[in-house]
Amino acid sequence: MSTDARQPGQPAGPVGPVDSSRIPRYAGPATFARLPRLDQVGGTADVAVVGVPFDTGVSYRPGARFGGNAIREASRLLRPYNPAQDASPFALAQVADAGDIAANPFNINEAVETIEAATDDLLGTGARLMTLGGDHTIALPILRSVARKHGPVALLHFDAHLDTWDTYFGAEYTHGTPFRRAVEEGILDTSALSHVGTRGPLYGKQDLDDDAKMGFGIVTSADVMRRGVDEVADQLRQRIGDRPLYISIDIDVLDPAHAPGTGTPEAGGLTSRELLEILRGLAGCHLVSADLVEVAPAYDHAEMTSVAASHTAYELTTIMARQIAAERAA
Ligand SMILES: N=C(N)NCCCC(=O)O
Ligand SMILES: [Zn+2]
Ligand SMILES: [Zn+2]
Repeated sequence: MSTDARQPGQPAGPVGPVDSSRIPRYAGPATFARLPRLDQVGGTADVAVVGVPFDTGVSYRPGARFGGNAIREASRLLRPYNPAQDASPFALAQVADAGDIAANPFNINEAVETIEAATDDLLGTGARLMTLGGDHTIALPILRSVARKHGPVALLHFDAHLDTWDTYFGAEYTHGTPFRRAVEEGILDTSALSHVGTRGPLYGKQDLDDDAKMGFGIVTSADVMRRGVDEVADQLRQRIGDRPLYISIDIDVLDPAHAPGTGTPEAGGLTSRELLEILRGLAGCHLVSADLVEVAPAYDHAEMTSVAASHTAYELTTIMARQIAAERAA
């Protein structure tokens, strides 16, 4: 039996979310934004939302393996029209939930290979990826795969942390090291690398020197407060230009008051309003894929972290869907 969600006679075009005026939004199994599963739209989509339940790379509190599903649950309340970007993303492009990439929790090297191979498969279908959950380790295999397709990409990294450290306990693949590995591997365009929301204590001043040598610019959390979201977004847009762009968002970029459900919280972070506004200011950039990591629901309260994460992923999918529609029209 076909599992295609399109009814016979239904016009071609994207299959959207379940209609919440007919089926209450709290009914049924959760997919991101109540979108169809990938297998319900014939196995290909313009944007594939995919969970990566892996948190073996963490240096402090575990639990980000549950982030993807928590975000899916919190995303039931998203609605189809995004007024901030004046767009109905799920009508402009086929967005579908591709389920989870299952990776070995007992072997980080094998997990990194598995994530890379699964990302290759999904990107090979022509989809852009919006990955949910997991710890920040997962950005490395995803970036490898993205760079195989697009060449070295510009990176916007929203995070309290630099994540350009070298090793932890001798391990190269951890959630504090993905971007140093990526620079070493030549998969990032080092003329367009920025951290946003950086703050908190470091191991030493050398951390900043090393990071700058790799090519990163830093917009600290305090810079966002002082300069404001529009100026920051303008500056980032100029730095990125029309390069293929990857956005990696660690939810701990938000203040713990906005996102307590995370593994390595740091005081003095962005508000969810600031994060969403900066992202909206990046519309028009050539966003090829994105991740949203480090949501650890066990430390969350009232779903505040996963609600913030679901809205963040919604803005990112809206940027991608608008661009896909514009490319199609061109
Ligand atoms: N990527 C995240 N969330 N954290 C990295 C923190 C690394 C450390 O424990 O120093
Ligand atoms: Zn972080
Ligand atoms: Zn991080």
